[in-house]
Amino acid sequence: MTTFPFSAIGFDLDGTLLDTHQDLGAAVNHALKLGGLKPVPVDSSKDLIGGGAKMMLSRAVDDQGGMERDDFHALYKKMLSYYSEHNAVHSHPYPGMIDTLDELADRGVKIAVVTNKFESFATSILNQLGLADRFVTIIGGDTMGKGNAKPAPDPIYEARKRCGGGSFAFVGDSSYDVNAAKAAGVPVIACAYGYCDKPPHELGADAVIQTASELIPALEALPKP
Ligand SMILES: O=C(O)COP(=O)(O)O
Ligand SMILES: [Mg+2]
Repeated sequence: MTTFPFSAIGFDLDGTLLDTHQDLGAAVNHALKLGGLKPVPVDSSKDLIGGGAKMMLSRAVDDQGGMERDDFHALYKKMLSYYSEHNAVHSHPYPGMIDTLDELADRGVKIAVVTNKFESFATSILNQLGLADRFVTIIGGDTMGKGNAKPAPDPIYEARKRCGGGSFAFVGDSSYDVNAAKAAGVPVIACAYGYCDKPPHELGADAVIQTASELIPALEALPKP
């Protein structure tokens, strides 16, 4: 019997568990180049991430004046195809994250991924990094059907259900995460080290952490569920 206040924790992927921006940025730049557009500086690709792959590319294309719908769709397909082959080249867990996941496992806490990436990409990356087996489930932006990605609460409800119910908290880096968790009625921790689309303290999370090693104390300090 665990004394930990939560029986399961849901994790966002990009900007929370893993630093994926270099691989995502390379995929966007591959598509932009094919479309005759300028590349995005790798660091700025962090500002495009959060709402899934299509939004990431459309933000980059719109910044350069936009393009016809069919042309955009063709580039989007090419970006996905590139990313499917190059999604774990530079991507890696944030410092302290593996130790944190180990400690949660030692305490008997179940963990799940809830990302706006396609489920297949998330599973592929986590498999390549040898991490997939740690998670009870990996829920992607497409898992719950159209219109049911974060900030909708459905993927969080589903993650909690697949973890066997019980007390659940969520960890993420963007307003998609915080709003989904709030809509699902679960406490949420924001990661200031991620790709926050607002200043971290303005996301509306119950707590903000600066590094992954602060996560467990932050979860323990939340009001009792
Ligand atoms: O791929 C994205 O844009 C977002 O992915 P995330 O939900 O894991 O942050
Ligand atoms: Mg994220």
